[in-house]
Amino acid sequence: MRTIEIFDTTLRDGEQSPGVNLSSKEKLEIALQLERLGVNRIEAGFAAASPGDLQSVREIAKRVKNSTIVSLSRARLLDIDKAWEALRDAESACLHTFLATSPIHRKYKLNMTKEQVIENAVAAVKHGKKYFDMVEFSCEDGSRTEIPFLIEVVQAVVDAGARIINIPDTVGYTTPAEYANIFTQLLNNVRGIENVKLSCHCHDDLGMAVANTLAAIQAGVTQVEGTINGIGERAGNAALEEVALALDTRKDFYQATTNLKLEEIARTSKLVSRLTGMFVPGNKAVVGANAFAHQSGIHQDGVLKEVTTYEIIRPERVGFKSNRLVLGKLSGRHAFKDKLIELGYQLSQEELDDAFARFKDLCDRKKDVSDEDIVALVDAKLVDVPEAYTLENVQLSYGNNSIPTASVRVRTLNGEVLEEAACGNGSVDSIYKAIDRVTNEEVVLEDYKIVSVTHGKDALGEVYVRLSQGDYTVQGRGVSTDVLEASAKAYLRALNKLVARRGDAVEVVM
Ligand SMILES: CC(=O)SCCNC(=O)CCNC(=O)[C@H](O)C(C)(C)COP(=O)(O)OP(=O)(O)OC[C@H]1O[C@@H](n2cnc3c(N)ncnc32)[C@H](O)[C@@H]1OP(=O)(O)O
Ligand SMILES: CC(C)C(=O)C(=O)O
Repeated sequence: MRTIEIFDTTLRDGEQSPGVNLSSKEKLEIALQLERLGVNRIEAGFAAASPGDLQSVREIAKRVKNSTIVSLSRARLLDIDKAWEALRDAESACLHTFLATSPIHRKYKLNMTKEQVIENAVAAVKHGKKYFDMVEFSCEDGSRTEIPFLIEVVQAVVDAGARIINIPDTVGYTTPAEYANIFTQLLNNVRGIENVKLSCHCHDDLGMAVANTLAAIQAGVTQVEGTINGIGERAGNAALEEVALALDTRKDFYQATTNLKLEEIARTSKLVSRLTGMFVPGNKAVVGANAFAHQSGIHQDGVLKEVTTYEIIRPERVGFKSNRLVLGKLSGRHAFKDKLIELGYQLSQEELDDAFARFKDLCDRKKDVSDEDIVALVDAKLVDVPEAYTLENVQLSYGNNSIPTASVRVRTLNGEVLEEAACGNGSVDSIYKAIDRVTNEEVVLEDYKIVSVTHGKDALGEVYVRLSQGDYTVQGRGVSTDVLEASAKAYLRALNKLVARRGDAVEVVM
């Protein structure tokens, strides 16, 4: 089994994502997490880009001990001097210098002949070797470079002392077979190539960054460059978590592994997403919110019977707590029953069939069916809660410069009408305080959720509350076009359940 080394460039190529601008503190936080993840090399930035970049590379180099810290630099002596200035205190440092080799870049961008490209590349590597033991040279746009010329350049920089040779697919243009062939050609034609690490660096313009990376591994590279969540210039880079999981899941095929602590992947992905502001799409492989969620009945049934029917990666493997069965209109009885058991119900077949029919009906009307919906749906049938208190009226006085005051009138089971008023920190708080007074109950509001059932300005507001009192926890739901009325109804509904549960006022009919 080969071990593939991981070169993370989230802080350099990842920061080249339009709109991303990380502070030094944020970069350090990500670098420390990358170290925990176990990446071999962290490209911390481009020291010559700005004094701020130099400073943050220097800071990371001082703090990170278990990963090699890398700075990118053009094939220019002054850039390389800056990289050394940033990295001189690192426990382990590497210079990454690059020069484009393709005909398009030579002609239009660099205005250099082939000879000048080789001359500058060699000069950069030799200058870098004065400071660094480890120098990586990248043939920018290598995948669009004539292969014989690529061999010439690589031979020259290997002879000059480069220890890592990277052939980037800078514009995400290559295909897996074509990219693999480049490495095969280098392995067959460059003298001394066996003494250097061969590296790949893929962009995702055609959606093939991970496939190309895996093809390069098959062809013999020993280092993979990429970013967390696949962020990076334009369409981004190869997503390292995807590469690592492909190797881990298909060890049988690739016969290669990494030293990453895979269970740190979820945490790293969330951190990078939060600090860069680049949200991870739900359907993103390995780290998307839906990567371990099952929505349809046939899949849910399969997963409940044997998880490997539809899951090739266990969520725990990458640091997620568990998979999710998402209940909705495509779910079947098996998943519904499983959810009811999780919520503490044990229904007869007849009750289950009845609840399932009502659940399907609800799914047709409501996009997201929550656990609270299911509890309400089942309770409505199973628990006939007597109305110890019925809401007769709720009135609120509210002004942006005054304390909200609510008055509440309720009718008890024996027909008595009670009324109380209270002030609160907000409208809902004042209503709940007035209800506490009028019912003489002391409860803790554990949860309050408000959702709109329908759309538009006249949408129905739905409020869920969870109350506790000693050992009892109850939920209540209230619906109205007015969210304050829905809030009052939900609270009273929960209180009625509490009274029924305690059994002190009325008999509970189950
Ligand atoms: C494929 C990649 O992702 S490469 C990395 C890309 N990342 C970045 O560019 C981020 C950091 N860059 C920067 O801050 C700036 O571009 C700097 C500081 C490096 C340079 O800024 P400036 O001196 O103003 O030059 P500018 O960026 O406009 O142009 C690039 C110059 O470098 C040259 N150049 C480009 N790549 C290289 C290279 N690898 N080696 C030597 N020269 C290069 C260009 O030909 C151009 O030269 P010219 O001014 O003689 O025409
Ligand atoms: C500097 C190199 C490695 C690069 O980022 C690219 O070619 O995409």
